[in-house]
Amino acid sequence: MSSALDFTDVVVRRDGRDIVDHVTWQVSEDQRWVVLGPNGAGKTTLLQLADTLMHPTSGTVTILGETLGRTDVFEIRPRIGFASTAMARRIPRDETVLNTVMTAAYSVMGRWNEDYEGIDERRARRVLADWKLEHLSERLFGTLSDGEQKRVQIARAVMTDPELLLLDEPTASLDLGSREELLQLLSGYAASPTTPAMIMVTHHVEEIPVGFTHVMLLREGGIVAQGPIAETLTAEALSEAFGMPISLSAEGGRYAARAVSA
Ligand SMILES: Nc1ncnc2c1ncn2[C@@H]1O[C@H](COP(=O)(O)OP(=O)(O)OP(=O)(O)O)[C@@H](O)[C@H]1O
Repeated sequence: MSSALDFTDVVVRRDGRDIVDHVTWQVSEDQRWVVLGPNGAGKTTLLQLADTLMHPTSGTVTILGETLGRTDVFEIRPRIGFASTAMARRIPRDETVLNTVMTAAYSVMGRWNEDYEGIDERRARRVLADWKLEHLSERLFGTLSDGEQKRVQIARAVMTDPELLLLDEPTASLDLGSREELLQLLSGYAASPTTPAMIMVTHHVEEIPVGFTHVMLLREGGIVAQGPIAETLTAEALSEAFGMPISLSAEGGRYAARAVSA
């Protein structure tokens, strides 16, 4: 199985501090990773490296076989899907859901005046159906609920058939029903053999979709633990990452954590 992502001794230094601290990490194309850690642990910075938006201060970042610094990032970027709140802010509020997803094929944020091939529209409608959005295809993006907007962001990110999919807190700020609905969709997507390597950042073990295979726990830019979820996600590792005693329970592939009272 070839590597989607290969980080070797990666450091990102800002203001004299290593916000990514000697990270060595490999993601193969059949793996679905969760990157977990407290605020400021460096999760988003790792995703920005993986999306070629940032170069490391030292170390080597290889994405889909191409090494940053030795390759044209504009060649790699179309091969990566990235859904985040920061990117969603750039989606025009008065764009229809269909166009928001369809325009991903052209890596532009608005419809402008291109002539779209029927094939793109057919693919966009299929992706909308996959993410339970077909009934909203003519609605304006700005009129959607948070949960619907998150699903549109992901649909847009998968529209281009990426070889690596990055999700920055896809279930943050969702109500219970919307969160559970999205987690189910993510589980279904993760289970398909045609799905690319996935990396999802979250703060909460409750937001790990069933079927995700690997976890990285981060604290202050450094790796506390990484590996297959079943053996790596432990109360000890969580306690170290979050800097407090935490108990962990697991049921049916889902996790729950809480602080241990003194
Ligand atoms: N350009 C920068 N200059 C200085 N510090 C930075 C810069 N970018 C990020 N940082 C710091 O690096 C640390 C890691 O930031 P990052 O956004 O990757 O964390 P995170 O784990 O995604 O946090 P959160 O969960 O709050 O989103 C934070 O302390 C942040 O303040």
